[in-house]
Amino acid sequence: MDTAPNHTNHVNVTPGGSGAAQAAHGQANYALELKDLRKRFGKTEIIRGVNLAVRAGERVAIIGPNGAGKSTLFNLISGRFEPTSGEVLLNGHRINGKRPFEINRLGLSRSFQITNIFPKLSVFENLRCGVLWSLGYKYTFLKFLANLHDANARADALMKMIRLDTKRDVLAVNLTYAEQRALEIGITIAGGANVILLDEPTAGMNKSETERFIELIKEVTVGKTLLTVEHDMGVVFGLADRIAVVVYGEVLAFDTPDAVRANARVQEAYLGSSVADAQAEGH
Ligand SMILES: Nc1ncnc2c1ncn2[C@@H]1O[C@H](COP(=O)(O)OP(=O)(O)OP(=O)(O)O)[C@@H](O)[C@H]1O
Repeated sequence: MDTAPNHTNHVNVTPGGSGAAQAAHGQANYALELKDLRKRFGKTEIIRGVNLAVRAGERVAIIGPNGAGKSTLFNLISGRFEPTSGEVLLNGHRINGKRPFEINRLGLSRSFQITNIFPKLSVFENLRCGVLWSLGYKYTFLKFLANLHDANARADALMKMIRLDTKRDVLAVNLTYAEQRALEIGITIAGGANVILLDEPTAGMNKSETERFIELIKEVTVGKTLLTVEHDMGVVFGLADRIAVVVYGEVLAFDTPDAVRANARVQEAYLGSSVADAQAEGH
């Protein structure tokens, strides 16, 4: 559990608009907090009392063996699953029990790998959809028209950030895999959420694509809070300020990469061979 009483990181204004105000009042020390979070499927408790406090602006990687509960944690945070007990706080507000779209509008955005992408829409159109949807104008045509100009400008800016401006009118289906993943990140950040969840963002990429992509993720999430679920230790150590090691539904360690690497319990439970592999690959 993090014990840092305060931090100076900037909290972005979210579509919900509450982050900056809370920071100003000193109420929200953390962008995301999990408090004694538990999830049971039938008789089996899969998440077994997780406590985690993520500072605003921090990049956190969640690692752990297969079946440890990493995806379940993401599903609890993003509202896909409701916890059996415990709390999830976003910018100091309790969000468990809320639906995924409500949580999204409160400033948390999750990538679903490439499934957020509309394959038959262009890069620009995909990004504009992301901007408009997150603002809640999906079904309000007059508002849609009024805000189209702003949405176009925001989509253009996002396109440059993710380096797809030369592919503006290319249909998403015709992009390379790495470009589709970049577009996915663009859509994920389109609404200005200040907490971003990425599920194995570099999965399926080769080494040089992965290295470029880590840099891209760092750039586009500056000032935001980032949580990733990750198996690739090169990505973990290249991206994360802190690492949460989840083993059998519990957080075994939550610390800096160096401290996690040196943690004997983590070595024993999980990390030994993975770190050795990553070091052998030159990470
Ligand atoms: N909807 C569900 N119903 C029942 N059991 C589930 C459900 N979702 C996950 N589980 C179980 O919870 C456990 C943790 O699964 P989870 O997918 O969260 O692990 P993970 O750490 O993300 O694994 P991996 O690294 O393999 O993706 C597994 O035993 C899984 O079978």
